[in-house]
Amino acid sequence: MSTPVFSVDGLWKVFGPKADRVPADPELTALPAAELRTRTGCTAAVRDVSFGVRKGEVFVVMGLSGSGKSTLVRCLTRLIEPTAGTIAIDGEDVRAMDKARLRELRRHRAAMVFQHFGLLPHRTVLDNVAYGLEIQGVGRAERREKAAEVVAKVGLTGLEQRRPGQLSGGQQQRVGLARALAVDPEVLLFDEPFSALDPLIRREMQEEVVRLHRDEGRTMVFITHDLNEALKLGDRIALMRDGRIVQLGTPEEIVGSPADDYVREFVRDVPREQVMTVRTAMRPASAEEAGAGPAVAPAATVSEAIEAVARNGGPVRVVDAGRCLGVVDSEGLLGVVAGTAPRKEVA
Ligand SMILES: Nc1ncnc2c1ncn2[C@@H]1O[C@H](COP(=O)(O)OP(=O)(O)OP(=O)(O)O)[C@@H](O)[C@H]1O
Repeated sequence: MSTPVFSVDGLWKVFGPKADRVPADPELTALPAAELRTRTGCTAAVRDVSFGVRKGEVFVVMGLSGSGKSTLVRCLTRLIEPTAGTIAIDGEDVRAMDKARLRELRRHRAAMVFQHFGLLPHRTVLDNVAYGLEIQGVGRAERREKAAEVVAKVGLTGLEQRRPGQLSGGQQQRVGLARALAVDPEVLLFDEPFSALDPLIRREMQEEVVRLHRDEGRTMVFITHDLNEALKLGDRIALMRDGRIVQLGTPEEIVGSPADDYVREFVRDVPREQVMTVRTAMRPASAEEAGAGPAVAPAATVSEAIEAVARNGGPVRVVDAGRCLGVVDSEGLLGVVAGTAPRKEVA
């Protein structure tokens, strides 16, 4: 597998007096959060976290309020200084970067889209979008041309001359997104960008992110406390609790094989048929079944397969590149919906 874009190893962020001593002292690291606070006055917002963000994936950091999501993602570009551990972007040590290199990292390589847009109120939409390019010293004509292109990409055509105050929340968020995209960063970091939006606009923005990702394949790190958003957007999800990653996996892994009771409780109400794929419901095909008949792809959801089985009135093949991997029938599909153990994977 290719080198991760971001590699994080043994990362700690401790707030408070003499924070450095906490990660280095096994007695302190073993303390629960409340006791650590009483004993040392310190909060360990991120505790010994390791992961890699793969090129082209949407990596979601999810957890309840206070679990450490924002601190973790801010540490990636040292908007917050880590206390211990290593962070690399494309193999380059982020903690060793000087000020100029860091500025370049934040402006060009890993741009952040914030919840509160951070738009300049007296500037037009176009100038707000061009702002990042302006700081980079790109000439006026070139930055206006690039800004116009990105404005169109996020669906704001016709609103170029408005000021932020004349836009809806969703439109303002699109401007924030366009501004981050204009500098063409290798990675886009999203800090709960949609949590202030009403549900319909929020869904629209989520679809926008999915579309942008599909069209461009840009690497994205997305913070959210909303499980449905995480499941919808994430190729992989890091689920955080008290500063630690309690499980890192695909939506299907997290919903289908929760790592512990906390995760199990977290995903309890998820409609499994919309997340689990037919691989978990499959059984081996008999020679007769394997030969012909309607088929679904291995990435099809259980929900899609239920439709196919209902239409066919019997088992449906799971076919990948012309090869029959197995079949799904109503019994197997119902087992997944009911949450009984998935069948052992075949092939
Ligand atoms: N500057 C700070 N000083 C002291 N403690 C802090 C500071 N910033 C964050 N914390 C603490 O670190 C922990 C993690 O906070 P963080 O903001 O990263 O969580 P979060 O998961 O992003 O929460 P939310 O979803 O509410 O934004 C919390 O206990 C918080 O109180």
